Formats: sequence, C-alpha cells, structure tokens
Amino acid sequence: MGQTASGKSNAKIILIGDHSVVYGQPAIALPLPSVTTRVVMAPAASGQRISSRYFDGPVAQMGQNLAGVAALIATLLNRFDAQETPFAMTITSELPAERGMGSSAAVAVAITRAMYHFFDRPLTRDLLLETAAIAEKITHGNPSGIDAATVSSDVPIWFVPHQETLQIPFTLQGYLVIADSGIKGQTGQAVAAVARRKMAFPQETTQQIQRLGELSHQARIALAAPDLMHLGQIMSDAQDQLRGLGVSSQELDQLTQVARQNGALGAKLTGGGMGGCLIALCPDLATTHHVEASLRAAGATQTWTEAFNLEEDPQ
Ligand SMILES: Nc1ncnc2c1ncn2[C@@H]1O[C@H](COP(=O)(O)OP(=O)(O)OP(=O)(O)O)[C@@H](O)[C@H]1O
Ligand SMILES: C[C@@](O)(CCO)CC(=O)[O-]
Repeated sequence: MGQTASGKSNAKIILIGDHSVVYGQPAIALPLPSVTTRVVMAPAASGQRISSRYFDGPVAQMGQNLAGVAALIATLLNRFDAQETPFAMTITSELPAERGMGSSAAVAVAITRAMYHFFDRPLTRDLLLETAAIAEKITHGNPSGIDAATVSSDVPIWFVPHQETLQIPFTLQGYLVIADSGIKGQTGQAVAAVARRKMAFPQETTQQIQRLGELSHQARIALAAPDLMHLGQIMSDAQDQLRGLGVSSQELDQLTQVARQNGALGAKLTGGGMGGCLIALCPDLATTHHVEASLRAAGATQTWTEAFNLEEDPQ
C-alpha cells in the first residue's frame, strides 16, 4: 500500500442471450478492448475522494446514482481494515453510460482491481467477479454476472450463470457495427419488467426465454462452422424474441430494420434494452461502412466497428 495503483476493464456487447441469461440460459458476449474504463487510486494526505463523470468530491457524499460504487468501496475498505486510509480515486471511462455496453460492470471491475492493487492483496478471477457483483446487485437489481465476466475478459465468452465461463474461438470473417440509439437504456428496469411479465404470462415468457437460449446454442454452432449468414438470421430472430419480451424500443426496432435494409445480415439490441445500443452483423468492410452511415442518418448518435477477423483493420 502507499503506491499509486490502477485497474482497467473493457466495454462489452452481448452477441446473443441478453435477458434469457438472467434465467439460467447460455449467452455469448464479447469484450471491446478498444473501449476502456480505468481507475487510478493514489495515496492522499487526508480524506477519501473520488472523481468521475458523475461526481467529484468526498466518497461519503456520493449520490444515489453511485450507490453501487459507494457500497463496493465501503465493502473493500472494511475487507482491508482500511476504513480511515486516505486516498484519491479517479475513474476515467470511454464507455457511454446506460447504453447496454456494461459501464456499471466496467467501473465495478476496474475499482476492484485498482483497490486490490493499492492494498497489495492477491485477487483471483472468482473473487473479482464476486466483488464486482456487490455494486452490480445495487445498480441492476438481479444481474446474471455476464457483464462483469465479459468486461474483465480479453476474449469472447460462453457464459452460463453459476458455471465455468468458457472462451469462444471466433474463426469467421465479419464485422459488427455497434450503434447507440441515443436513448438511455434502463437495464435494471428492463430486467424487472421481464420478471413482471414472467409472473403475468408464465408460459409465453418461459417459451421466449427458452427460445433465446436455443438461439445461443445455434449461434455457437454458426460461429464454429463458420456460417455468417446463419448467425445474422439468429441475431434477427433474437431481436424478435426480445421485442416480444417487451425490452426493445421504437428506436431500436427502427434502427435494426435500417441496418438490415442496408445490407446487415442480422441486427438486434444488445444489453438491457429499452434504449441503449444495437449490433448489426456485416459481411465485409464496404457493407459495414454503408450500414454505419445509414444508422447515423437514421438517428444513431455514435457507432463503433469491431472486426471478427482481426487480420483486417476495420477503419
Ligand atoms: N464513468 C463512471 N463513473 C462512475 N460510475 C459510473 C460510470 N459509468 C457508469 N457508472 C455507474 O454505472 C451506472 C450506470 O449503469 P447502467 O446499468 O444504467 O448502465 P450500463 O451498465 O452502461 O448498462 P448495461 O448494464 O445494460 O450494459 C451509473 O449510475 C453509475 O453508478
Ligand atoms: C439484460 C442482461 O441480460 C444483460 C445486461 O447487459 C442483464 C444481466 O444479464 O444481468
């Protein structure tokens, strides 16, 4: 302890399995290592201060929107018997918040890594995920754990709650356009809305959740084949199921249509939905650029491109 320490994490997108993963179904998710969150923890002469996009001041005065972050820091200070240790924490994130790209998990993982580093304690992956869940439970209510598992990973993952996370090889050549609908997503509310729907319409909702789980299995096969066209169809099928679950939005429905009309092989929302981001699968660079431009013209506020085949530069 006493040295400046830092912790880093990635953004994430869920390729398939959003929401159904909360009910134990498998999901496939990808970290975006080019979109990072970094936490620096420095020794200070006095006080415990935090500086972030949301708040700059004493840790004890963080507002309700940072309740998860506050609980995480308090738990770790207790864990290290360091309740009175002075420090200055700075959170810098390239992730747009509340867009389904995992900003809350990215912050929780980067804080946990920085604090373990600062207090010079060993951190296993299981302990990292358990610890990040303290913040995620407060921010999201009932997280499956997929966000923290993905933002802390450097490779795509096959995630089933309470099971060992597997790495997934991506051998197919293709591109993903990620587009921000410009509307704030509401993961906590969306997860709660699906839970209410399941209470009200148990049979129909269970079928939709199971269908999404089957689509994850099919997507894994399409990735291994590799079969880009089939993967696109699976993604669009998932969007239909997610709309049926009530977690899409008018903007997401419209933008996924625009992507498909302009050459994307498939498109769906990603993350909690009710706003936030969508992803569109494209076969080549020319289509990728065209889809990106079409989405921006139709109202997407920001776009990113990820290449599955990293031999080619997506720019
Ligand atoms: N730069 C940041 N600094 C501090 N806290 C942040 C930052 N970015 C996000 N957070 C925390 O995450 C919360 C936003 O989480 P929310 O679940 O709404 O969005 P998300 O995690 O981006 O979405 P999703 O889980 O669907 O990917 C904020 O209220 C705040 O607590
Ligand atoms: C909507 C959801 O499936 C993904 C949020 O990124 C919620 C979760 O798994 O915690």
